[in-house]
Amino acid sequence: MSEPVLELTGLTKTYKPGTPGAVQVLRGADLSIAPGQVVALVAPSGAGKSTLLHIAGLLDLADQGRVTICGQDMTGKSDRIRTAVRRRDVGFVYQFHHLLPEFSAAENILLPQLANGVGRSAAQARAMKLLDRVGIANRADHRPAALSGGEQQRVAFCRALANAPRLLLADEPTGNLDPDTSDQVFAAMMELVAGTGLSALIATHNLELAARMDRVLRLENGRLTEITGQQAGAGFLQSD
Ligand SMILES: Nc1ncnc2c1ncn2[C@@H]1O[C@H](COP(=O)(O)OP(=O)(O)OP(=O)(O)O)[C@@H](O)[C@H]1O
Repeated sequence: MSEPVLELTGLTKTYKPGTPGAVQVLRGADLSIAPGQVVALVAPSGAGKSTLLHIAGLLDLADQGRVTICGQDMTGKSDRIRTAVRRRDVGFVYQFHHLLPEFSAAENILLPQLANGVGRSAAQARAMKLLDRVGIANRADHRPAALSGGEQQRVAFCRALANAPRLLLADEPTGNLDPDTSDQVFAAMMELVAGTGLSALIATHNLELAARMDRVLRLENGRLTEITGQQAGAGFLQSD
């Protein structure tokens, strides 16, 4: 079997440890995501989805446990190495697009490539290709304020994939959108991911979208459990 793109082993995380306000969020969370898998992360509000994604994406540190990205154990690695691995291998999308307002859609996708040493014309070509794949090449010159919410999130997905990462982490990427737009943006995202071998971990409260991904993981009481088959169609829909 090919090497997992993301492996989390025994992650624990407590905020404000040793104080009366201590919050024990992760209590031994494990997961393994194979190349090309798109995995949904569902959980009750406040269960720790963002915490888990931040640790998986090397934006935060667990108290204990191991994060392995593309076979590289990140335990004890310097900030410099963590940043380099994050820039090379991981793309992020959040609930709010966080696009740079003074730059066009294409420029927002171009800039991370320039920062990674890609030449301008190759970066421009990739930006246009990505925008085309999500159906908004004709909005390339628009600034974020001149785009709809769904278009802004499509650009955010393109930006996350600008440097062809191995892993996409998304935190409620369609959470701000109405149901129809959410559906369309999800389809656009799947279009971007299809055939690229990219792996994704996508936190969502939208259980219908979750059921359309390859696997569904539920985070509860600080641990992850796999929800499969019939449960994915019915059980977890009822229990959330
Ligand atoms: N920096 C922090 N300091 C203290 N507590 C925190 C901090 N960050 C998060 N928490 C707490 O940890 C818990 C998990 O937070 P997290 O944001 O990871 O949950 P979530 O599942 O993403 O929530 P939601 O679905 O509502 O966005 C919450 O109870 C939250 O209040």
